[in-house]
Amino acid sequence: MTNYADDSLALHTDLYQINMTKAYWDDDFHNRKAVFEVFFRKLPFGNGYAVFAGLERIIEYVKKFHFSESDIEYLRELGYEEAFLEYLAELRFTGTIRSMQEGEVAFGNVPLVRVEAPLAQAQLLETAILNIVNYQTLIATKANRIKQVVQDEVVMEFGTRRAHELDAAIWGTRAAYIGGFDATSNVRAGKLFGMPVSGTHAHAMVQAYRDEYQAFHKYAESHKDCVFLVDTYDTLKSGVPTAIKVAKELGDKINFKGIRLDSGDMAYQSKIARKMLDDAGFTDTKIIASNDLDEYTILNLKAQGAQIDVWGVGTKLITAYDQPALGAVYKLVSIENESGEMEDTIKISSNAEKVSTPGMKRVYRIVNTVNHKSEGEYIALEHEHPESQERLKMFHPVHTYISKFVTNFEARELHVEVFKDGELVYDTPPLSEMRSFVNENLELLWDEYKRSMNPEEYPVDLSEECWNNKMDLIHRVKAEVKEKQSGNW
Ligand SMILES: Nc1ncnc2c1ncn2[C@@H]1O[C@H](COP(=O)(O)OP(=O)(O)OP(=O)(O)O)[C@@H](O)[C@H]1O
Ligand SMILES: O=P(O)(O)OC[C@H]1O[C@H](OP(=O)(O)OP(=O)(O)O)[C@H](O)[C@@H]1O
Ligand SMILES: O=C(O)c1cccnc1
Repeated sequence: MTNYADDSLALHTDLYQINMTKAYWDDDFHNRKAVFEVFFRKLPFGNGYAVFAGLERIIEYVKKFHFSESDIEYLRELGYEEAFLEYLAELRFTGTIRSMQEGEVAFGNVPLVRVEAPLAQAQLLETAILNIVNYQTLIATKANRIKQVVQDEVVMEFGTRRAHELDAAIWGTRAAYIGGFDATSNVRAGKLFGMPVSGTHAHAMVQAYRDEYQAFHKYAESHKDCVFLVDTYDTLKSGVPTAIKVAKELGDKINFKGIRLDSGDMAYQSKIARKMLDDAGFTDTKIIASNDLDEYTILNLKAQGAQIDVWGVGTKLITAYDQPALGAVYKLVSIENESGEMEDTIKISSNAEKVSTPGMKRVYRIVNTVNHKSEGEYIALEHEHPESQERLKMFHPVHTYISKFVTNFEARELHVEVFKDGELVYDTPPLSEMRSFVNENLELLWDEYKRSMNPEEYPVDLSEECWNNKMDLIHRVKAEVKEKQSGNW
């Protein structure tokens, strides 16, 4: 690998974005105002909601967005012409970005982020924004599923060694913390994000001393707070009795916090180990479990009455093991025409759910002011004011006969302004606030939407004007295609 002192993330994009930008630039089309929206269609893991994460990294990326000298040099090697390279070298983000805040609950077909910028800029940002949102939202959602099962017990993130490389470990563990995890084993994440760090010790230490007694003793001599990993040789015959022996010998010199189980039948072992610890007088000690855990094994272990107080989860969280991609997309919804007016755009598909929703939109959560529960999300065109309506019609955008009228409601806008004409206007809140924000948002949802298995589908509705706009555009595009087919074009 070649190291560049001025490496930037501007080239962290697909070649086709640069090629499209070149074509726009050649045609003097690159500065037309364009609006793109980021959304996913289907919720991951069969969950009833997702937890949005990734904004902090998007902000860093957009703030620093520029092609460095070595980026330009590389593009020169690829054969792009000088005048275009000069244009790229000067390029900075000058647009406006509205986004959900991290920790917001999100649903299919709801815009998560909206980018409004000169076409070339908005196009060049696509790949990195999707890269960030797709991963971080997926991990925050998986983490929240696990936390829903763990509830008030502690769950630690142990996945760095199994993550898809260094960046995924760092940003994944941050996303897990937003989703509800309590601590990380990744020390750099602790330093960078102020997250609590925590950990025990590995089998290597027992193997290195060859014997558990020696290893636990040495560990305890240098760490007052200690948790002993008890499964290297034989959990119940050797590991737990040795941990108890060392703890008794060292007495007040240490804080014997507990033991960690990492293999075998953890329901059975935890029950016996709990009794052994209690009988020895260590009733405050905790039993920590790790080994390929996820929400399903944790739920199952709890159902078996496992005496586990703290859960360590790595691989299955950080790799989003059961669903490796969220599938979020970035779609053009509106573009400036030759006369300087905005014209809405659509992507048609034979699958009704895949037809994009045109127009610059705003996203609201309609909260019933009587029971304080959400009636659903309401997507309206930019100029609409649902909050000023007495009676709001909400209907399913695909099965339009499913509709309801809401009267006592508050329309909470879900996006905040992050960049305004290129200036950052948003202060990223502390991670602790993002974690509480998830819970505040979940409070608004009926339990039927929150269960981890076969949840009810949460309503994501379009305003009548937004829906009519979509239908008009579908008819217009279809008529144009037909006209072209019949040779009148
Ligand atoms: N009582 C239990 N009920 C359901 N699942 C359990 C129970 N105890 C452990 N598990 C899970 O079963 C799986 C056991 O995996 P596996 O058989 O590979 O582990 P092991 O052989 O005990 O340990 P090692 O990691 O050393 O191979 C793990 O995912 C673990 O979390
Ligand atoms: O199973 P996960 O959910 O990914 O949790 C992390 C795993 O990483 C460690 O094992 P590893 O075999 O890497 O090392 P060890 O010898 O320290 O157990 C730890 O003991 C856990 O089993
Ligand atoms: O601290 C631990 O126990 C730990 C850390 C990383 C991976 N597995 C376990």
